[in-house]
Amino acid sequence: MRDMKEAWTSLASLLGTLAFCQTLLQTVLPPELRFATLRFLKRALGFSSSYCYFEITEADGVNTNELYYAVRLYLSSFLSASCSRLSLSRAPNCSSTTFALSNNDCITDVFDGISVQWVHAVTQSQSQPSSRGEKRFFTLRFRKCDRDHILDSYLDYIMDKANDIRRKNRVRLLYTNSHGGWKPVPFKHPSTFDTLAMDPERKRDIMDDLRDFVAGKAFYQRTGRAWKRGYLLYGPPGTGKSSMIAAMANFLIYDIYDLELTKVCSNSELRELLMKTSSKSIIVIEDIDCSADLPNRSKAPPHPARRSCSNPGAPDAPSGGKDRNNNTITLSGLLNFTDGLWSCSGSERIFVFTTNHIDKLDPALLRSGRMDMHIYLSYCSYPALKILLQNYLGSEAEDLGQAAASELREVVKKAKMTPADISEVLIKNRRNKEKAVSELLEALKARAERNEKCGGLRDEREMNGEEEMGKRSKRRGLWRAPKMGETVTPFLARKWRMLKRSRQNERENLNLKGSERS
Ligand SMILES: Nc1ncnc2c1ncn2[C@@H]1O[C@H](COP(=O)(O)OP(=O)(O)OP(=O)(O)O)[C@@H](O)[C@H]1O
Ligand SMILES: [Mg+2]
Repeated sequence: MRDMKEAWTSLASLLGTLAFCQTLLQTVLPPELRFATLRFLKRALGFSSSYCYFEITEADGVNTNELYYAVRLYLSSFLSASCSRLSLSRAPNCSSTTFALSNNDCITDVFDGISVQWVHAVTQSQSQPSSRGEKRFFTLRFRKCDRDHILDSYLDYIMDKANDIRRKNRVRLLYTNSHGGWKPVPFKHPSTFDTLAMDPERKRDIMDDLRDFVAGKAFYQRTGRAWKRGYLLYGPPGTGKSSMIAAMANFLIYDIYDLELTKVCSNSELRELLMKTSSKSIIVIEDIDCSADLPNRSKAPPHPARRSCSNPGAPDAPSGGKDRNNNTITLSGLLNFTDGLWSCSGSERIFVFTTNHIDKLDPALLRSGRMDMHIYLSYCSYPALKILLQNYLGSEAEDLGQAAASELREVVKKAKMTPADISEVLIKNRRNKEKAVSELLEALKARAERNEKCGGLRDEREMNGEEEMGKRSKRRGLWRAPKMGETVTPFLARKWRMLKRSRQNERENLNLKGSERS
């Protein structure tokens, strides 16, 4: 207690002495001499100090200082854990709150073993009335011997980190093409690699591949390759191709450009669309086998239904991929889109094509180097089923009882049901685990039995990705209607209803246009 008292007394006398010296300086010395003396004292103290100081102000003249905002964001990433007094803010189009240092608070950071100190200050500014009369700045303090390393690497590191944080915080977008441009909507698909039902080993391979891609800037530069990667996802409907694209985007924190080829009129429009995409994005073409009739590079005249967008009466583009009038899309145009010189106009981009029928794709699309990874998404296996049980019932397969678990393991192999179909059964009964498992077993057994009866024929059809009802016609989105009395899986039935509705809408639109014209 007495020590405390003494400390306070010493502090009070020190402050008193300082105040006396300041008054003396102000009264004895004329203003010019006073400033010169202060400058001299500051410099003398600076020379004797082993530290150097850098000020990073909010505005650099009339321009805002990017480094100031980068530092603020960077510090906010670890501030919340170490400070008790912080200022909070949330920018427009931002999905999270940003912490910032309060006035005159300081924080220590360590970079490559070097300790640096940051202080944030807000002072009244006479010279900059435009910035609300305040001058905000960070002061960075570190040892003079570390000057080169900090100025060369630390500040670049902060800029990179801040960009990453900005990307993570902002609302991501899903773009679709319309009228030659991209229209964005917020992308909020909840699918992740955790929720994706597939073999864990293959899942790990894909995640590793994506990680390598993101970290591969130097590799792609060194080997002279464009920094992009292509994935071809194929397999029957309802096996998780679209879900995997969403999981990839969520994993990498990328935007998605969902390219609807049927809305693109020409190769040049395709190229323009590509140039309008940003880096760190996934460009998706779903159902590549049926999203457009692409004239083959070597032969195959284009489909008669596919005419020029700009001139519906014009003849089709000549075969051989030579798009003389440049008013249709050809396979060459698509290949240039993914592989040509234009495809490198941005960097860090992923192309994903999906198909139900890999056998219908032109070999040019499949050749090695074009699509770097071919990923087959198949019917639900036991490891995949375990993930679905965890997703929908919140329990491990083993928790459902040894008998049920081993029965599920046996029957799921023979049933060849898609994750989409299994999900439907589980969602329906998610409040009652026992019922969910017994219904699932029933459905799997019924399917396995039917498969056995159908034998080889069904196997063959399934290899081509054909389901009872879901046999697609050549054009995207056209499904064969179920025959009377035909069993239809809930997933396919829903898809059929959706397509029927969209076709009806299309017909109504056409009728409307026709009546307007007449
Ligand atoms: N592998 C999977 N893991 C988790 N859920 C899945 C999986 N596959 C399908 N599903 C579920 O089924 C639904 C449909 O799946 P999705 O749209 O990804 O299938 P798809 O393979 O893209 O089908 P299509 O070929 O018809 O486009 C999803 O909303 C998801 O809930
Ligand atoms: Mg899909």
